[in-house]
Amino acid sequence: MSIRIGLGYDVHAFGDGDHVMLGGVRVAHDRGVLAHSDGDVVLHALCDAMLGALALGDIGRHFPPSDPRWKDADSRAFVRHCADLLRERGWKLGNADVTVVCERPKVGPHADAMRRLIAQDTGVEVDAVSVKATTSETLGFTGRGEGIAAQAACLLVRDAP
Ligand SMILES: Nc1ccn([C@@H]2O[C@H](COP(=O)(O)O)[C@@H](O)[C@H]2O)c(=O)n1
Ligand SMILES: C[C@@]1(CO)OP(=O)(O)OP(=O)(O)OC[C@H]1O
Repeated sequence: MSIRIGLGYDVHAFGDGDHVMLGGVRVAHDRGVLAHSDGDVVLHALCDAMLGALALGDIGRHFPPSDPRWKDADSRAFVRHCADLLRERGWKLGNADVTVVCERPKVGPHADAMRRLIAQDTGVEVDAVSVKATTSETLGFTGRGEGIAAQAACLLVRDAP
């Protein structure tokens, strides 16, 4: 059996709006995010973790921000594409763990809904997907409420070498 690990990180600045997309879930908020796509930091970090584990570059290489096809795109499509890439190579997502960093909105009440969507889009059981959150105790850009960040780690497993 072979294993691979991958790490991902994403940030989006807050802008005008009334919601943020997080893990595919529309979370009501008094700000939106500035982004080319729907700006879902959870799913972008997860994509980068999966692509990193495969050594296939990053999300911007697969979905260039200069490409109008990805304007306002649903980031769940990016996750499904990355999941296809790993399956094509014989890998399966073993587990994924995501941390969202922001003072607000509160992520906890939405975490299980995010886990369910990610599990659905990557073809794994819900208990293989973790979504959690922390504030940065008012420090830094997240602490000042200027933006939102997410980190992701994933493990890939494959029977073959
Ligand atoms: N945006 C957030 C931030 C935090 N949480 C939850 O609150 C707990 C305490 O956060 P600290 O930064 O003070 O450690 C954290 O463990 C999360 O459960 C949240 O839901 N959404
Ligand atoms: C997702 C893409 C899609 O064009 O654009 P953004 O929504 O701006 O998000 P980012 O995290 O900067 O990743 C780059 C792009 O791949």
